[in-house]
Amino acid sequence: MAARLKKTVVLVGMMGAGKSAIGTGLSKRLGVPFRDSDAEIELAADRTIAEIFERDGEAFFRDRESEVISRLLDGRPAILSTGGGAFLAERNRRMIHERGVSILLKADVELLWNRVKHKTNRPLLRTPNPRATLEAIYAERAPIYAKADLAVQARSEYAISEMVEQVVKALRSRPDVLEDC
Ligand SMILES: Nc1ncnc2c1ncn2[C@@H]1O[C@H](COP(=O)(O)OP(=O)(O)OP(=O)(O)O)[C@@H](O)[C@H]1O
Ligand SMILES: O=C(O)C1=C[C@@H](O)[C@@H](O)[C@H](O)C1
Ligand SMILES: [Mg+2]
Repeated sequence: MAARLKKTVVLVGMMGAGKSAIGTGLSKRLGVPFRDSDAEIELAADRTIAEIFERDGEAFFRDRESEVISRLLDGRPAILSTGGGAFLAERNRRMIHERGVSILLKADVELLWNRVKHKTNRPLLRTPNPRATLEAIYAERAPIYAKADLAVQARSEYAISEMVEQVVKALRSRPDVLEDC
């Protein structure tokens, strides 16, 4: 069924939860633009996130992240995939809640680890025991992610297209966000 998006949908959750992958599919499904805060930061800085963390530090990255999210929330309704740490800052949570709607992609540590273990582009996991680091970050962040307006559970057996449909279903529970037409 056709639907009209009235507010920007902000995907939040751990690295590897599928924010970028599901966000891309969701934007096609709803016929709205897709934005990714990590990608926008890299574009503006002309450097990778790993390079930004290395040269300028995490605090600098977090400031750029807030600026980018604010700018993207000003635009027409879209799908905005955020970096895994974006929802931790109160300032970001506030502007997302006021100007858009947040949806958490929940996934257990096993699934996340299977998705991120072969990649080296996540600076926070460049530690001697990245699996233990992922578990620690997960435990620390879970109560904060739980503040999202909506949530959908990711499972290894769900394809990206199935996850997209789950998200659409969750958004339909909010007529102020997604209107049938
Ligand atoms: N439902 C799914 N089925 C199969 N593969 C998936 C699914 N969701 C995500 N993936 C794959 O898992 C990997 C991690 O997903 P993705 O990059 O979208 O995570 P992310 O939440 O954006 O992470 P980050 O916070 O680090 O940007 C990608 O290779 C993606 O294609
Ligand atoms: O979980 C995090 O804090 C991060 C996740 C990535 O999306 C990037 O935003 C960066 O690597 C930090
Ligand atoms: Mg991503």
